[in-house]
Amino acid sequence: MGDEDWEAEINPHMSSYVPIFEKDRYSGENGDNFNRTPASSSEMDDGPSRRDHFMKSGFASGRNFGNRDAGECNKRDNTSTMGGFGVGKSFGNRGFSNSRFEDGDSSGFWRESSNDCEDNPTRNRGFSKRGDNDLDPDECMQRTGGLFGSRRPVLSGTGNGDTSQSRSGSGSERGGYKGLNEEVITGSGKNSWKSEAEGGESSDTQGPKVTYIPPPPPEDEDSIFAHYQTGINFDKYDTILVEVSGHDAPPAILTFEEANLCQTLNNNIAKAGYTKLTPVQKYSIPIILAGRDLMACAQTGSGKTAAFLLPILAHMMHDGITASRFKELQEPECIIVAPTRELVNQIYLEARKFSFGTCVRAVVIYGGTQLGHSIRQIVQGCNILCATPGRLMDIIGKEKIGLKQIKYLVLDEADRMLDMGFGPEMKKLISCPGMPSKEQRQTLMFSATFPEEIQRLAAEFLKSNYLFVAVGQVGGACRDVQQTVLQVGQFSKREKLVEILRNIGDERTMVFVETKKKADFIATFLCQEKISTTSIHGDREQREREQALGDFRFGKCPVLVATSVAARGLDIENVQHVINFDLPSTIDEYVHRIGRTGRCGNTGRAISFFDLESDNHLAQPLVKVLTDAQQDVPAWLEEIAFSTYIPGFSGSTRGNVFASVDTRKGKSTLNTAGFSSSQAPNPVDDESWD
Ligand SMILES: Nc1ncnc2c1ncn2[C@@H]1O[C@H](COP(=O)(O)OP(=O)(O)OP(=O)(O)O)[C@@H](O)[C@H]1O
Repeated sequence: MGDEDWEAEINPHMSSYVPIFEKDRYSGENGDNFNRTPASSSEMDDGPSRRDHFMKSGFASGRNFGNRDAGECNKRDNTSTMGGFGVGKSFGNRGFSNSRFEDGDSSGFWRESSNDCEDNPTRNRGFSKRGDNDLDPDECMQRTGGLFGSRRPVLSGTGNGDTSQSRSGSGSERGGYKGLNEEVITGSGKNSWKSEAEGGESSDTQGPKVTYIPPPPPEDEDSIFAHYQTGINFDKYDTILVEVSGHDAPPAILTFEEANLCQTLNNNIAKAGYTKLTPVQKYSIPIILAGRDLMACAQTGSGKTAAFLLPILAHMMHDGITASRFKELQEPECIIVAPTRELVNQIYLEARKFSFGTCVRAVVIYGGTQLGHSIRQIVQGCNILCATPGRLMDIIGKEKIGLKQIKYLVLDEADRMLDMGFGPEMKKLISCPGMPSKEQRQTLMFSATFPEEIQRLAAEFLKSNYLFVAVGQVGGACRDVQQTVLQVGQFSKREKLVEILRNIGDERTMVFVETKKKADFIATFLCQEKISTTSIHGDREQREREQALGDFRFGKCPVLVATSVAARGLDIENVQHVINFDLPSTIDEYVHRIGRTGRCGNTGRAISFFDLESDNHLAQPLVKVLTDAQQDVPAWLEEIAFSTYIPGFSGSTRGNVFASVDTRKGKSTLNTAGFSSSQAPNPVDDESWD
């Protein structure tokens, strides 16, 4: 196996992922049982009924791409409760169908949590806690070295030791690293992209060949330009303060006309329903048009994708780009990298929309799909390549992509990519043979959060005179999201969740949990409660992930239980509620998660369960985020915030928790986790990304 096994997510362990609910583990000492029927082989069989379901659910027709009027299908179908759920191998077809969670099973379930993390001292110190709970052997391996220097072992010295170490051990044996988000890395990362790529996708992979070919998105113009309406608060964006730092920043533009884009682009903008620029677009578009490098930070759902796509396309059009044709080696002008498959797909759809009617061809490639399919997409022509880091490096290694013509490199959710350990891959990318130096290309980084430390490191990718645009409070939550924090202990969470979901009715809701297993568990539980639910997380096959997203997007399952894999970037119409069943380990992640609602001027609600046993470290940054977003802060939370000692947190709870400035200004501020940068744990160290 090559040093990096980007496809290992779908190795035998992963592709046949079945939530393992060993009776022993889930039988509480107090006698609570967690009865489950072991999955029989027939249950696991991807039989005709399942395939039928795919077809019926519109998956095969590609409906899961693009937007549709939510009103069409935003009905919770209680009669087919298991409908969207049973399709996933992880659920109904794999051992869950006959199982029933008995009364009192919660302690059985939660016992797992406590075994895995509650004793974890790091958690109480406020360090990143994720991963302790979701200890897939693969996840317990560390990516070593890398851009950010040494990483603490995920589990060393934490928790009760037993579980972690044994699992960690098995991870070592397999030499795999899994987690973070979606891509899988093995070995130490030394030039690994190359050897993996040379080794091929499956030739040196022990698992089955990845055969999944995502359905093509609909080609008709209506689907390409389908969009949802901006919300009542869209105009309020104008009042958001914007800070640009760096030298000689070009002035902001106020209208699309001022951008002087070509007619085709203007037509596409109009067809997309854009009439007014959002603040990040007002500032970023002229900066990018002027050829400057940019690090931009703007609130979730405020149009960052168009902020980089439009000026890049404008440049391409202006430069008279030639239509790319079939060639074994394609040399795109632009590469856009993002951390998750779903996000990269979404960016691709936006690129396809804005390049409609031009000769610019956008292509998307991501892990969990057949490598041959990615190659076939590329060789047909490629000007803009949207890719996840792993698949990108594979394709480069296979010499299907040459980098000589790259003029634009975009890192979306850049902080996350670096923070989650893709720094080495990004470094390899920029030092790949043929890749123009940073002086010769334009590099753009976007995110809603940019902790100081990451800012500093990210700057290695940019020219020294890059501009930094901060729209509103960097790392701040979108004010259009009404945030509520409830004190809910582990044992009461499920009951509370059901109560809230019943009150919510048919409104589209994302429920975030901390671990993959819990995502399966909660989704199953909700289905049994007759709340039509699906789930998305990194142990689900890509096909299932896309199915889940489609079922959620089109209202078949109005509840989506997700790990942080869905926290960033996903732009789904009409998500009215986000529920943090488990709070994430960092406040950044919280901001991204709740940003799945309240997008583009629409309003949304976020409810978070705050567990006094495990979430106290978030109290301070949470108070800060709530205050900045002009939300009510519960007195109890403020009290915890004041009384909780966090090393390095010297200010009041209303102090400067965020790196709210361009780090080149030299201010030493606290990062978004509420730690001083030097003390801040890298969330990757401890977390299981999804
Ligand atoms: N100027 C505009 N007018 C109308 N709609 C817009 C405009 N700009 C963006 N949108 C729409 O707003 C939605 C959110 O945009 P986008 O996904 O780019 O946000 P984002 O800032 O990248 O969010 P996140 O931080 O969550 O990734 C999309 O549906 C997009 O099409």
